[in-house]
Amino acid sequence: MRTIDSLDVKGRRVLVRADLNVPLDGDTITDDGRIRASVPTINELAGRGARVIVCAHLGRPKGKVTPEFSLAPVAARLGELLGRPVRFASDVVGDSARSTVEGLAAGEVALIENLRFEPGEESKDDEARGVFADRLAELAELYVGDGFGAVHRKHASVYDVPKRLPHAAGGLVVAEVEVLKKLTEDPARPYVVVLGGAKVSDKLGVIANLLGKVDRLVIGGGMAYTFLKAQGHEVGNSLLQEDQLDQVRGFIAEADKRGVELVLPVDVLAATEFAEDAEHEVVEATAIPADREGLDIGPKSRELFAGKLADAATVFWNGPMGVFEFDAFAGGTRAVAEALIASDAYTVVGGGDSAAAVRKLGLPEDGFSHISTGGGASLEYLEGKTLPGLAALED
Ligand SMILES: Nc1ncnc2c1ncn2[C@@H]1O[C@H](COP(=O)(O)OP(=O)(O)OP(=O)(O)O)[C@@H](O)[C@H]1O
Ligand SMILES: O=C(O)[C@H](O)COP(=O)(O)O
Repeated sequence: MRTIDSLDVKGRRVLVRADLNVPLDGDTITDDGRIRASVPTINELAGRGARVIVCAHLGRPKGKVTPEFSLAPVAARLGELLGRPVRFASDVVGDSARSTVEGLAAGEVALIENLRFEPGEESKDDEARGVFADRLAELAELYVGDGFGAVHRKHASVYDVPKRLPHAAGGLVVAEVEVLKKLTEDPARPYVVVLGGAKVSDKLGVIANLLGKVDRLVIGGGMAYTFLKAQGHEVGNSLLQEDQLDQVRGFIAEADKRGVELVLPVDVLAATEFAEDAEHEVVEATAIPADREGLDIGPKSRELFAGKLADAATVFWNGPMGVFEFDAFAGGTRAVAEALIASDAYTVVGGGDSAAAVRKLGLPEDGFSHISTGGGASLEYLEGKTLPGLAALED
């Protein structure tokens, strides 16, 4: 991949695709890790006299203008972190974006509104995506791909725009790929992957390929309940991907065949509702009452998971073990993070919320070998897949 060193950016309009998909509480950013990670590339380009146009997505507004997913709060925080003003365009490729870009002087930075307010961004139809990509590309003369967390998405801003403009990979993408490449080439064994979080449907998909690469797969968080159900247990109101139960039964059989150890929670914190102060109790993972939902792994599971990490030589962890945003359900995530910090293994944490959890729990970031900004992106990279956003940058 060409790096930004190879681009002559002085005085030119450079579109930077960043991943600024940060957790929000109302319009308060609860963790700005991904914004911080985007700062070096933007600052370098601005410092070299580029007219920098940053674009990114926030949440999943599905092609509709949704005020709660506006990037306006992110623009303010980005400006503070860059130490330079950020002009915010209130649309993506409309009048506001065009006039904001026209008004940019060399060394100035703009952020356009959430890419996913436009249906073309995520469209599965190549032509529809292409039409939107044309309009986005018209804003700029050069393209820099630096949103590592989104490189697994075949979206207009990630995949189609670099086909239309001279392009290069930003420093964040280069650094992330360098670390993850090591894990795909020759990971020290035992190699353990810990999966949790809430994007169950997306992340179940990566398991088939990971089974051929890892020695042990530890599953917690919202991911665990589809496995428990596939084993024939009731999971109450817990997060469940009903339409993937057969697929999961296949994974369980495949893991067994390949000798991959599959570790599931043995107990969970079962709550009456999805709330900070929900009444809850520890129950066996095989006996979740019908009117309860599992919001964290229980104490026996924490001990079990920590034990399964103790002898690992390489660990990749994506996805919190529970709803860590609520203090009462953060214990499982803390236990796994602490086990990683205590281990001598090469440890990589991936994902916006997983990294945010580490920081929220006050754990030392340097306790891990690497904290990646990519969750799904890192997992798909580790599967050995060609990621659309990286392939487009390599062309
Ligand atoms: N048992 C559970 N039930 C419901 N939600 C859960 C449960 N366990 C974890 N979560 C939620 O999962 C979310 C994070 O999941 P997600 O898959 O987005 O991880 P991530 O690390 O951010 O990865 P990515 O970067 O791909 O988004 C958190 O907001 C957390 O509250
Ligand atoms: O949070 C992430 O993993 C990235 O920002 C991609 O978001 P997405 O899963 O909604 O495409």
